[in-house]
Parts: sequence; C-alpha cells; structure tokens
Amino acid sequence: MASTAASPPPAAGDHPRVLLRGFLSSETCKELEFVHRSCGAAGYRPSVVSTSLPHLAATGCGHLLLPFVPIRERLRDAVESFFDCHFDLFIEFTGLISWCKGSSIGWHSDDNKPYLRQRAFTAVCYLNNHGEDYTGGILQFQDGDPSSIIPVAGDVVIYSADNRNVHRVNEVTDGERLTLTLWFTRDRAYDEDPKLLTFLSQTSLSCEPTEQNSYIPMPASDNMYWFSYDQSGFDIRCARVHILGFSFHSSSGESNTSVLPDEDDPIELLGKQLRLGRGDDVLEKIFSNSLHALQVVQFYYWKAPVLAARARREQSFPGSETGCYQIIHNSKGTELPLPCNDTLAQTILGSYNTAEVAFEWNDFALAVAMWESYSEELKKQLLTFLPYWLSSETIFVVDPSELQNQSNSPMRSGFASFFGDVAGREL
Ligand SMILES: O=C(O)CCC(=O)C(=O)O
Ligand SMILES: [Fe+2]
Repeated sequence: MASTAASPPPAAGDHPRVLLRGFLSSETCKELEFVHRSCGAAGYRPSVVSTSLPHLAATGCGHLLLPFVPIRERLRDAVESFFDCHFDLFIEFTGLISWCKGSSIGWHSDDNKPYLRQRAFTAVCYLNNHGEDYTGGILQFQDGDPSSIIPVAGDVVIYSADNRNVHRVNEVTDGERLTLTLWFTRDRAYDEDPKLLTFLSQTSLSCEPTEQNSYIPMPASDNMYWFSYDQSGFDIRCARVHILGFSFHSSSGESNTSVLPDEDDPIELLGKQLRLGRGDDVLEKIFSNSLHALQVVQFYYWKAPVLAARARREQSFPGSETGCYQIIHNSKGTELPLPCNDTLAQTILGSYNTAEVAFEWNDFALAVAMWESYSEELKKQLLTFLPYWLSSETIFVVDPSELQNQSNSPMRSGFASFFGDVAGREL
C-alpha cells in the first residue's frame, strides 16, 4: 500500500508509537463532530457516547460514512508505513467516541482481552481541544516516549496494541472529549468492511437519493439513547436538543391546550413525527422523528458561522417569518412531556460552546434546506460508490477516472455477486 508523503521512519524501539500533528483539518474535525452529535448512542463504557460505522449504517445514515472513507485510508497508510508492515492491514473498528465528564480508563493495552487479541495497531484522532472543550482526559503511557499526550484537534496518535504500549486516560473532569478511534488487524476475519457492506446494502439501496426518506435517520431502540450516570440519566437525543435551547413539540395541534396522544411511554414519541420549538416559538416544519430534528439542529450549529455571515451580507430575511417555514408563536402547550434530567444533561454535555452563535430562525430554516442538499449529495455518492465497494468487498476512495469509465463499471457484477452471496436476492 502507498506510503504517505511525509511518512515518519519505521518504528523502532520498545514502545512503537508516534504522534502525528495536524493530521486532520479543522473542517474534517467539525464534520465528524456533527455526525457524532447527531447520531451518537450510549457507549461501551460508562459515561461514554459512541457512533460506530455499523450503527450509522443500521440507522439509515449509511451516507454519513462517506466523510470517514478518505480518513480511514490515510490512517491505514500511515500505520502501515510507520510500522513498516509487509502485509495489508484490515480495519477492525472505526468509531467516534465522546468521553464525557466522569469517564476514564485505567492502565491497559488494547489487545488485553481474549476477544481483542486480533488488534494489532490503534489510531486515536483527537477532534477537539483539551483545555478549551474539556478538562482532564490526558492520554498517558507507562513507558517510553511520548509519555503523555495532551489532545489537540487534528492530531493523531498511533501505537501498537500490545503490551509494549500500556496506557490510560485520566478522568475527564468537565466537558466532552471527542475522538475518532480505529483499530487495525492482520486477520481478515475481523475486517469490518464486509459487515458494513451488508448493512449498507440492506438499508441504502431501496430508494432514490432525492427521496427525502432515503436519508432520514431511523432511531435505534430507545434504550440505546439512555445515558446513565450514577443513579440518574437522560435520553441523549433530548439532552442534545435541550442544551442548545430547543424543545420537541407534538406535530399535531397548534394551540396551547396541550392535547397529546395518550402514550404509555413518552419516550416513544421520539420515534414519531414532531416539531422543534425554542422559547415561545415553534417551527412549522414537521420532522420525521427526533433524530431527524436533532441532525438538523447539529447541522445548523456546524454551519452557523457561514449562515450568519451570509445573512449579514444579504440582509434578505427580515422579520420573524422564515423564507420557507412559518413560526408558530406562543405554542408552548404542545411541548412533549419527555423525562430528561436537564440539569444532569447540562453538566455532562453542556459545555459545548455555542455562545458566539446568536440564534436566528431564518438561518435555521436555511440550514434545513442546506441539510437536505448535503444529505442528498452524500446519498448520491454512496449509491455511486457502493457497487465498486461491493465488488471488491472493501470500502475505499474510488478513483474518479474509474467512475467515468462506464464500460468498466462493476455495477452489475458487484450487485449480482453481493446479492447472490449475502442478501440472497436475484437481480
Ligand atoms: O482516547 C484515547 O486517548 C485513548 C483511548 C483508549 O485507550 C482506548 O479506547 O482503548
Ligand atoms: Fe486503549
């Protein structure tokens, strides 16, 4: 496999590891942050939220895998080059992880359990900044250099997963520490790509990319969004919209007489159509479910600086009515009665700094439309690349010159062999 341009010398010494500074651009970090804050579910450790690629594919967000594809490839090249691998590596796991207040991990190596023995190398990319976005959360190695790593957005540390790199992460004392973590294996049986391709084919091929429902997220089971902390907890979807000042409202009824469907479990309403409110206002737009609304909210905050600059330039949206949606005023009565420990949510997730963003419904309505074109474009790309991925059973950056050469298109053979072998469908 090709080496990266400025590859470090092959790893020598007893503790093979390296810190690569500025590996990811700040825009890439922000896009991954958007994906994670929209799609993350309760993680594999206490006080951790995670977004694995299979989770994205299984919840109708397969198109959100696309930002990961070039990064995975560059990281694998960097690891192969640094560790001077004379064999191809497979990616065993790719996931976004937020280490929230109270999270930590004691001394360990990453292959230290019988079911983790396949792990050969680790790459941890830092997506936000120690000191600015959180406190605590320093990575420390027991022996060798560098001995401790203070996370800086865009940096990546790579190390062998065995006991030459025993390490720990000290407790996050405030804020949310965001990483993109990958594990690499030499054993093809643990390659995550075939599993991902199965999910992607099952969830992504059914409709045209321009149909909205082809990119609307589908929530996983409710318990996957429950973040427990000591004796209490909150629903991650509710918490993420609440700490940004939004509320979920019923999609029916615009008066303040609060007539809500008689549900046994109000959390179930998060899987149904709803509206977004803020203060005394509710946006007319109906979202398919809470994840759909949450994704648009996160998109707005990702793009807010651009939107604000554009609004200042154009000054074209005066008044309180948005270009495409009406605001329903004084509609507090339809707010969904969802159990969410807001104080706890604020403590755990609330230090996300949006102070510089002055909220504007007009910008928000524009973000709804921009999110639709962003999702539609990614979905189109996914449908273009998927046949190539299926025919090689790996997820890779497809060379644009390949795409133009229609006669070489693996479209038919890719789908045919995949569906023949895995999905058991006939073309
Ligand atoms: O996030 C880090 O800095 C390291 C995480 C870690 O040690 C692990 O996930 O095994
Ligand atoms: Fe680790």
